[in-house]
Parts: sequence; structure tokens; C-alpha cells
Amino acid sequence: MLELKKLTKTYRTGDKALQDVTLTIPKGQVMALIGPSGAGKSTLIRCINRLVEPTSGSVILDGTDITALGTGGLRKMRRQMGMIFQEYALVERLTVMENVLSGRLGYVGFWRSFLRKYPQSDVDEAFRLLDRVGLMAMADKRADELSGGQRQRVGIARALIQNPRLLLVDEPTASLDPKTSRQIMRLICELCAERDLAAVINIHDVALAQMFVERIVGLKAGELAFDGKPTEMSEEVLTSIYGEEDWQATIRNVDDEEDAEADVAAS
Ligand SMILES: Nc1ncnc2c1ncn2[C@@H]1O[C@H](COP(=O)(O)OP(=O)(O)OP(=O)(O)O)[C@@H](O)[C@H]1O
Repeated sequence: MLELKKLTKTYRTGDKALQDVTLTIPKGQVMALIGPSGAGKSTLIRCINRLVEPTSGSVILDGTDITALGTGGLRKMRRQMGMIFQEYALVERLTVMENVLSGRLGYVGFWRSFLRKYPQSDVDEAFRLLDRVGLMAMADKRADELSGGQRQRVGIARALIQNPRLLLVDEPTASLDPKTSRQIMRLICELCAERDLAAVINIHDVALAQMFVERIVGLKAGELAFDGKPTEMSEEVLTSIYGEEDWQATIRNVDDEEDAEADVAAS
């Protein structure tokens, strides 16, 4: 279980990116974080693993106060938090397999990782994960030979080989086309369900979040503006988070997409 208590971040510039955010994310829950640009979504995700240092408040994962950890403790804790980024952050000249295995770097010793000698159990697990994300045939390809969707699948496998307790996902579909975006969101949510793994997903696309996750949290100017089920997302809620706009298209979109998906599944 992840608990954020009165999490606050004020950057040196004076920007109040987060203000008193209190949230509890139970084990196995996938939560989408939405909100306009600058609302504090990336800051929130980065405060959880302290890539950004919170100004005050605490982050507690399964009873451990992450905000109170020293350097060594934080390094160990970060291994338990898988991170998936928008831009994949793969090593271009390495193979798919090597990129996935790099998720184990925090676990194997320096020389072993320097020589890229991973234990057989890690290699076996990497093959299992590549199979699960549909990339078994690509294991020996270089990362720079892959499509955006394939690259994100490698990023997902790399995060999962850490055997994390929590997934932090920052704009996983920002560079992908709509169909690939849905496939990636579906894959992330299925994998979390299979592993009873909690995830916080920062996502711009409200309709996509509504389609796949069980809980949506809206941020506005660093403060909680909505916390509820996708079905509770209404035009009023969207207006309160994003301001005046014609939201009918966004909300209707979800129904249309679901109908379309159902048609495909039925055909
Ligand atoms: N390193 C930084 N130094 C100073 N201010 C920052 C820094 N990073 C973010 N901010 C500010 O903090 C606020 C929240 O930014 P953040 O990137 O968390 O928002 P976001 O919701 O993720 O936005 P986007 O959807 O555009 O990525 C913004 O006002 C931003 O300008």
C-alpha cells in the first residue's frame, strides 16, 4: 500500500507544484493521474521515488517512510519501484534482451553488470517477460530498430524484471498512435492485475484513462481536484479540473471506442 501524506513541493523558483496532497493507493490498484499541463502530475510521480525531493509531507510504501530514508535505503527502495517513461529511456545500441536485463542492474554487483554477466535466473525471467509482452522474436534486435509501441513494451518488461512493489508510469502513451496507446495501457493494466501490483499512471488522455483504470485522481494547480471512479467523471468534473470546454466529445469518445473495441472482439 502506498500512502501520500500532505505531500508538498515548492521548487526553488517558488512554483508550488504540489500542495498538501493526501492519497492512499491500496495494493493492486491502478490509478490514473490526470490534470492540465503544469498541474503537478510529473512532480507527484517523481516525489514518490524522490527523483524530486518533496518539500514536506511523507511517502510511505508498505509501512516504510521513503521520505525519511538515507542514500543507501533510498537506493534499495528505488529497486522496488519500477518506472516506465514516456520516452522509453532505452539504451539504443543495446539489444532488447540487454535492455530488459538492465532492469536488474540494481541487484547484481558492479563488475557483474559491467561485464553484463547476469545470473541465468535473470535471463530466464527476461525471456518469460519478453514472451508476455509479445516480443520474444525481438530479443536480439537492437533497441533502435523497434517501433514506438515495441519500445514501450521493452520499457515495461525492464520495469517488471525489477520485481517491483509499485509501478510509476509517466505518460506511457504520449508518443504513440491511438491504437498502440490502447494496447499499451491494456498491457500495463493486465500485468498489474496478474501481479497484484499497484501503479500510478500520469496520463493526459482522459478517455484512455477512463477505459482502463479503476480510479482517477485529478490534480489542478498542485491540489487534489477529483478522486473517483471513471464512471464518476462528468462534464462538471472535467470543467472543474481543466476549465470551460465542450467535454461531450471526450466523454462520448469513450463509449464509441468501447463499442468499436467490442465490435472488433466480436468479429
Ligand atoms: N525543475 C523545476 N523547477 C522549477 N519549477 C518546476 C520544475 N519542474 C516543474 N516545475 C513547475 O512545477 C509545476 C508542476 O509541473 P509538473 O511538470 O509536475 O506538471 P505536469 O502536470 O506534469 O505537467 P505536464 O502535463 O505538462 O507534464 C509547473 O508550474 C512547473 O512549471
